[in-house]
Amino acid sequence: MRKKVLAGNWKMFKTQAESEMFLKGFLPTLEETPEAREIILCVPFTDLNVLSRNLHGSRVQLGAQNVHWAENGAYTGEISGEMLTEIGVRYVIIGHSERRQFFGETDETVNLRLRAAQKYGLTPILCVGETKQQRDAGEAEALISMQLKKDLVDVDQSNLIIAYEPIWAIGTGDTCETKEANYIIGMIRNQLTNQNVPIQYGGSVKPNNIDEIMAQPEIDGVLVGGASLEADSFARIVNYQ
Ligand SMILES: O=C(CO)COP(=O)(O)O
Repeated sequence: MRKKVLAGNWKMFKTQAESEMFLKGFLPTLEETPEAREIILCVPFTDLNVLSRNLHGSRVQLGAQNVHWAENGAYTGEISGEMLTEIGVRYVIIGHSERRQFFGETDETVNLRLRAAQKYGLTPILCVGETKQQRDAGEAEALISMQLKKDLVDVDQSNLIIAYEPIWAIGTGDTCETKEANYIIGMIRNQLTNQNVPIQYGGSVKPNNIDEIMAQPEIDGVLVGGASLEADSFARIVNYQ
C-alpha cells in the first residue's frame, strides 16, 4: 500500500505570527485524522523555526520550498540541506512550476537539487506538469515524460514523492478533471522503477473537491496551495472521506 501524503505549500505567504495563529486552529483538528496519512507543511524559510518549535510532538512534518545542491558556498539567496535538516525539516519541494517559470529553474538544476536533498537526508517532492498551451497541443504526456527522464537521473526512487501539477490548474480554480489527473498519474507511475513512490495531484485542490480526488485509485495525495493557508480548509482536506 502506498502512503497517502497531504501537503500544504504556503508559497510566499504568512509571517511568523500568522503561522502560529494557523497552528492554533489547525493542530486540534487532527485528533481524528487516520494515522496512516502523512501531513506536511512546506513553508517560507522564515517560518521554519516557528513551526519546528510548535510542531514538536505533533504528527505534522515540516517541509521547505527549495534547497541548493552545494554543501555551502557563495550562493546568495540560497539555502543548504544541512541548514534545513538542522531545524527539523524532512521534506522539500523541488521544481515547482513557479520556480521553473520565474527563477530560471531547469531540469538540470532540478536534478542537482533532488540529488542534494537526498544526500542530506531530505525527501524531495518533485513537481512536474504541463502548460495550457502544451495540453491544447496534445503535448502533455510527452512533456511530463521528458521532465521525469531528465529530473530523475541518478535519483533514489525509494526516497521520493512526485506531484503532478498541471500549470493551468494552479491558483485558477480550474481543477484538472479527476479522471484525467488519475490517468496522467498512472502514466507517471509507469515510468518509474519503484512502484511505491507516492504521486500527488496539485492544482486548485479545495475542500469541495478533495473527496473526489482522493477516491481516484492512482492518486496518493495532494499538494495544496491556496486552500492550505486557512486552518479550516486545510483541516477539511487532510480529513477527507
Ligand atoms: O501550486 C500549487 C501547490 O504547489 C497549487 O496551488 P493552488 O492549490 O493554489 O492551486
